[in-house]
Amino acid sequence: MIVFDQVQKSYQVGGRAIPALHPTSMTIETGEVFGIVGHSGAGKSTLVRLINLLEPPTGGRILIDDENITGYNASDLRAFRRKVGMIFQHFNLLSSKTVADNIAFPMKLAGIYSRTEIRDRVNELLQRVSLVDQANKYPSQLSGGQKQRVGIARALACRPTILLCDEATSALDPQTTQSVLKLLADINRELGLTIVLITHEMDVVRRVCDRVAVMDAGEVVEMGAVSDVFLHPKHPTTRDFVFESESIDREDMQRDLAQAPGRILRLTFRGESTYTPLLGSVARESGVDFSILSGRIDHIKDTPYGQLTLSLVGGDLDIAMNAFEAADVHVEVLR
Ligand SMILES: Nc1ncnc2c1ncn2[C@@H]1O[C@H](COP(=O)(O)OP(=O)(O)OP(=O)(O)O)[C@@H](O)[C@H]1O
Repeated sequence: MIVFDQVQKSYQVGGRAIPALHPTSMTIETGEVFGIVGHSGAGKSTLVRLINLLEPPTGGRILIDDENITGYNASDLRAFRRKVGMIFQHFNLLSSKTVADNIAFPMKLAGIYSRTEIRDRVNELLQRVSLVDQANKYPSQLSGGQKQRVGIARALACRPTILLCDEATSALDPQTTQSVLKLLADINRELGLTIVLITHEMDVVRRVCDRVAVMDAGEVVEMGAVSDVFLHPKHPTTRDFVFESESIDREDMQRDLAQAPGRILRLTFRGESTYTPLLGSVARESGVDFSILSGRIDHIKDTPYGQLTLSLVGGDLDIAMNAFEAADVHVEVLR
């Protein structure tokens, strides 16, 4: 478990302290995939670099499994850093070393593993990231997705309990992004590793994260289960991220809604209710006529969800709303 207790960070620039993270308290549970989403400069990298003490906090305490890491001396810190792996947007591989040597590098650097241990671990990791055939290639001979797989294998070499991912898929195309996210999800499930993942894309959060913190100007402005934050965003920054990920143009949407007659509702179906054929029966029961203004069906991690925006005229709206709610559908009145 990672606990931030009133942690803050300022950078000294030209003799002045510029705040990058305002006092923040939060808990990341062991074994979860925790997303941190925010625009450029929001403080995401700062927050993540505090977890492995690449940056020391200027205030507050960081506890990992009940130990205050902010009090570590140099030797504690070396041992601690082996427990925290990190992967980067631009992979940060050593260009003069082969894939196998890149993966072995942190184990050699640690100086506590035998040659056999290193060889066996590298082979095991090559298999895990499906790069057995590429072991003797150099980074320049690999695709972006393969480079990130090497990055992941290298980050796992010393058997960390926490994996930090700093925009790990931002340099990859959508298909490669999907395969790297699937690999991270498998690693999380099979190894029980805690993953903290920074991204500026809500879509990445939706696919792999259990919980998410939304950052804006050095503050966590919203935090919770991805399904809650994604389907019912409260803070304007969160709403922007969700609209962006759904490719919704707000002005277009407002124009469309202005032209539609009657009341406008947004229905959110989650889990089993996503597939329930509800609209026809509700229309019959309530006498309400409806037209569909927009709709989508997708997944949050492994859970299906659907969202429908409807314009409703005539009939008894209360009966319709009660019927939706009785079927476990969340109803939001937009107008
Ligand atoms: N080493 C540093 N020295 C001075 N200021 C810094 C330093 N690192 C970050 N900052 C500043 O702190 C703020 C937060 O930066 P940070 O890199 O944490 O944001 P971010 O959300 O990760 O942005 P990005 O997505 O662009 O990486 C920014 O205003 C940035 O300019």
